[in-house]
Amino acid sequence: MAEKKKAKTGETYSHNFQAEVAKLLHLMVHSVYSDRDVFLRELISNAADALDKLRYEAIAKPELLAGAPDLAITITPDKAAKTLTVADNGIGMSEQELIDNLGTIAKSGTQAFMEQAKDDKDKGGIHLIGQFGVGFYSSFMVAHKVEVTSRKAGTDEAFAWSSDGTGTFTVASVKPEAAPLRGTSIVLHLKEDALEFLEDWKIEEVVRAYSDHIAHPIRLAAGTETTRQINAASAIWTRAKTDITPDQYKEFFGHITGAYSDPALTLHYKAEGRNEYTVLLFVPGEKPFDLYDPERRGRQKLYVRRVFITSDAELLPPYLRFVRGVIDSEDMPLNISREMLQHNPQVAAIRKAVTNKVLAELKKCFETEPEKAAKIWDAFGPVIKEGLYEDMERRDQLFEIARFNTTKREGVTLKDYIADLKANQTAIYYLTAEDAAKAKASPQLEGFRARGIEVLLLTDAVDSFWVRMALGFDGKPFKSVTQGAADLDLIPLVEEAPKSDADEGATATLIALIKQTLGDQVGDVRKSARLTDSPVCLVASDQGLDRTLEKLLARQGTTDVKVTAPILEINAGHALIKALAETAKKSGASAELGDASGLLLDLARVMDGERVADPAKFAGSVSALMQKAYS
Ligand SMILES: Nc1ncnc2c1ncn2[C@@H]1O[C@H](COP(=O)(O)OP(=O)(O)OP(=O)(O)O)[C@@H](O)[C@H]1O
Repeated sequence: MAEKKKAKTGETYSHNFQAEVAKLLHLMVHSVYSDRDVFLRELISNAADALDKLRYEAIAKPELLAGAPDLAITITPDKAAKTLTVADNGIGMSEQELIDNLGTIAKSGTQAFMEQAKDDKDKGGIHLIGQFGVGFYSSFMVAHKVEVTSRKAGTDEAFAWSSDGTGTFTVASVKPEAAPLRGTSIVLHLKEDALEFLEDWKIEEVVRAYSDHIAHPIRLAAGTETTRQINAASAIWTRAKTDITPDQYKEFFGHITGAYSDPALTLHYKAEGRNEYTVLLFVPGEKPFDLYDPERRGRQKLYVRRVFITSDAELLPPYLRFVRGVIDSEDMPLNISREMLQHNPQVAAIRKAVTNKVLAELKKCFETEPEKAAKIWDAFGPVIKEGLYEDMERRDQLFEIARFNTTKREGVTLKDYIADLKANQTAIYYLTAEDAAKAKASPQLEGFRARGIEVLLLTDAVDSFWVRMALGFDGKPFKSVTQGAADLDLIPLVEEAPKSDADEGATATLIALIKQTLGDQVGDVRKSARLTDSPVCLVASDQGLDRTLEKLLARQGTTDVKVTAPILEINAGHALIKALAETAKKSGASAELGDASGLLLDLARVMDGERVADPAKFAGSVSALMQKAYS
């Protein structure tokens, strides 16, 4: 927890960095990354955020702007002192905020960042810095000491934070005359190998590359009196599409997401009519680290007439949370409070229209650019599929986008699937499993393969949920191949199978005996229509849950899920089953058949990737059998 001490004028308190922050700083201080320019982008980005926050607060309290209504970021290199200062006259930080924000409260994701940075030595993890929100600490890549002086807007107290990036930092109260009128000034005492950041050309190069679009002026101090603006300072989304180069879009995308890659899709348009607003949204080309972090859901920024309002307006549904960017409304009131946004009908109308637009753009891209589509689906498919149960209204739209791997092909749509239905096939068959290899090896698929029936292989956790709720597609219900009766008799085999010479009576006797032996370990024992090669398999009953979902919920500790006993299906045409059936017919119940029944059940479990019920007993039975075979 942050320490609650208050420094009086002239007093200095020392604080320990939180352990996670200290580790992160260690990484920064000892970094050998070549691409250190990013620190400046991060500091400018923080400064711009501070200006945005002030502008928003000043709508209700214009007096906050008193004395310096002109909002700007100023960069001052000082070659003699070997310092680089980045200052803003934004919202500023109180003493407690300095302590919390710059030292004692690690951002969610800090741990994840360090783990990934460790595993990602080649890229140095550097491209992750912005994404993980560890921006400020990147100063220590170039500085051996950092001093932050800040005065919160509307207060007359100012405080100075200082650290060399090892275990501790200090916070002291400073005399108002030694502090900026408002906002934050960050002084970096540069390391000897980072002195190039004192050169005007270097600073301009970095600003042009990463921060040109920042909507506030960025000024470079030349000498003590003069400054000159070094960025375009116009909100990129307000410019005509034809005036924006792909590099400029990429730079803005980098600012919004922290990524250094190209966006996969860029949507830039102006909506006119009842609501007027501009949209600049991106679908990233890579999966961000926090895609599944529930705290970081919607991340689209809402502006009203160029004034930043909030990132929490949920402008898109959670299943499109990977789409990042800006929506700038022309007609919403500027003084709308963040709380009011939730029930604002204009926000609801924008959400609806923009969601449809994003889905339409995805659909268009998926139809015309298969390679890009595969990449996007690979990164975000599991998230988009959440929409299949969260957004029933758009389920059909989502089904048009969704891509599936099947027993026959990769990346097919449901429309493709329907086009390949076999004669008399009335359902869309699927198999849920933990991964593709396990799915493909499932014995339950044999009868479907023998009939040339394509089966969707659903291997994302989310699949088990939507597939139960979706009613079907194009009038065909979804049906699990591991659940219920297989109903395959009406669908012809690809190759005519030799007529079964299984003794019906003997099989029935065997089934009755196995059922008796296994008792309530199984829900039923029956002859299988879905097996052709394997002797046995397990399936779920029609009423219960799919077996994969059942296992998934049990693993998650969902307590109200009752794991139901599975149904054991046997392949009457398999040599092993035929031999057992003969034995059953001749000698009825015997210890040998009892053992075999247990082994058959264990065999089916193993094929499903499960553990056997009693490993010692299983091992005993198998070795007894082997002994018999080899002696
Ligand atoms: N110039 C500044 N003015 C006011 N507050 C600042 C400034 N720089 C940093 N802060 C505060 O310190 C916090 C931590 O900054 P840091 O760069 O480490 O992460 P961040 O910018 O919040 O991360 P993210 O990129 O995820 O938003 C910021 O959220 C902000 O509250």
